[in-house]
Amino acid sequence: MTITSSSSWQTLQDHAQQMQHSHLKELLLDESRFKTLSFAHGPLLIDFSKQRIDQHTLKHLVELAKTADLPGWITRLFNGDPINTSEARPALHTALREQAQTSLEVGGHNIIQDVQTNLSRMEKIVERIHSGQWRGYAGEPIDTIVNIGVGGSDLGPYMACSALRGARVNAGRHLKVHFVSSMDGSELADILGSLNPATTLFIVSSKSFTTIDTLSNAHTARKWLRDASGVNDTIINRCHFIGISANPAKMSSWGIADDNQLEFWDWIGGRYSMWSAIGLPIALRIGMDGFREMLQGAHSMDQHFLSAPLNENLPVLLGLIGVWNVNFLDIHAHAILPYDGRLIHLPAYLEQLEMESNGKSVNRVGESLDYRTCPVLWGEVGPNAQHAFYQLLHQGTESVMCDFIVSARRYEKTDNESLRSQHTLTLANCLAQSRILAIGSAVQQNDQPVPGHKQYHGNQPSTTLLLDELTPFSFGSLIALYEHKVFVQSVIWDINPFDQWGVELGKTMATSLLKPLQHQASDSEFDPSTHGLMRHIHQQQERS
Ligand SMILES: O=P(O)(O)OC[C@H]1O[C@](O)(CO)[C@@H](O)[C@@H]1O
Repeated sequence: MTITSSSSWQTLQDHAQQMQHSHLKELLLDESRFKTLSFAHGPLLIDFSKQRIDQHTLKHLVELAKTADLPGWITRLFNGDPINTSEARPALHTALREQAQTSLEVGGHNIIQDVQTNLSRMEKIVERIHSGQWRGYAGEPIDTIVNIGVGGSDLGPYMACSALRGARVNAGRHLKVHFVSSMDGSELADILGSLNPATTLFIVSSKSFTTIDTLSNAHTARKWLRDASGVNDTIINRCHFIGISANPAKMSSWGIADDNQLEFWDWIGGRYSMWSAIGLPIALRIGMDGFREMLQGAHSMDQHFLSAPLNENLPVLLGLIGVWNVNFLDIHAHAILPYDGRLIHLPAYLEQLEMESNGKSVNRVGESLDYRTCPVLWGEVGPNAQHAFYQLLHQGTESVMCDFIVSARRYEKTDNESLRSQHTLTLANCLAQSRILAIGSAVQQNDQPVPGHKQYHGNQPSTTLLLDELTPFSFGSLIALYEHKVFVQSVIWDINPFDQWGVELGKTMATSLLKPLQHQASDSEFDPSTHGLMRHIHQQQERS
């Protein structure tokens, strides 16, 4: 039986028929709405009262979750069952933030021990770099880190380093941390000229250690170091390259010294890996204590997800309300709107987390689905987006669900009143925008009809995620919340969120185009568009 033929799906469809006619401006007349539709855990409060739901919606959604056996799937996730069926392995990012004294057997082996051993190795590396003991080829301490990675080996640490840049806890010497991801070498080309080769350490992060984007950047970096230093590869590899991967053999054959290798495991998905050694740049930026606080925040959300009743469970509710919007209210666009410049990279991170996990149209056994899955997700720092795409949110033709993310407290510890008032201004904008999106504007003013171009139709649903304060702990909780939300949705949609076969064909196709682009093979087998574009490229290159 598919989920759409279940009675709980049918009930929700009937219920949606009624809810389609109610406008948020009417729903929000109910004074008790915030009380009944907002939920908290630790430093995070989530307000669902601006969603187009009522108590019945939640009740029916929880029934749907039970129909899909969500509690059973949550248990299987945490137990390490091989729920990533297309790759026959578990998805155990939760083990990365588990308490040290617990144990979890996978294949007869306690993986919590491995996780702790690796954390200790990571800590030693962090200490050596922070204390200035890690020295470059000329004997000078390292002062600059360049993380080379892409996708899950880039987006998480990149986002976290920005989000937590003010949260240094026993973080030793201040290090400059750069991120390089783009295959075309753009970032490297920008920074190499300003880097000191003697004091720069490259971290090559790649779960597979076969990703061409990362390897080509790493190759360019090593060549630059070789040319600039004049020293041999053994010294360069030992003093200037750390590798992080689930494929130690590939790290070794690339030249990463054994002592400079940090490992993680195939049971950690790339986009779920910032809690592993992939998070090394985070620890270097904010200190190992801060990194551990981030893990604790995520662990706290894990425990909540594991034990809270479904109807009070934050990731469950966030996921189910997303399903409600997509499948019952027909909303297929989702904007992520942090009202905090430190969270500038959160939208890009969530784009991968959500769309690479749930952007699928077959179920766990490969059959086509007859319902919609992951919406198109994008975002931007909210106040900046107000001056860009909010026009569409307020007056366009698309229904869009929005997540507003903001902290109640900021700049408390500074005596800079001006910055504090900027925070108040930001909060005012955040609350104003979600209010207008929900309620819209009056159609009459002073007994006169408001012209169409000045009207706001409202009824755009949003969720506000309010952190007490942005700290490593609350940030860890927030990201784990989204991870579990994605899992909840995958369970309802009956898809495997832990593989990403849809990215593979592009890699092989690009490889097959390399030779024709270099005039080393014929391009006749390609379609007329590819053929025509290639010809034009050749003509332009011949002119230069
Ligand atoms: O860490 P790796 O193996 O270099 O992969 C980078 C990214 O590439 C992908 O495999 C997609 O191509 C992502 O899932 C992953 O996060």
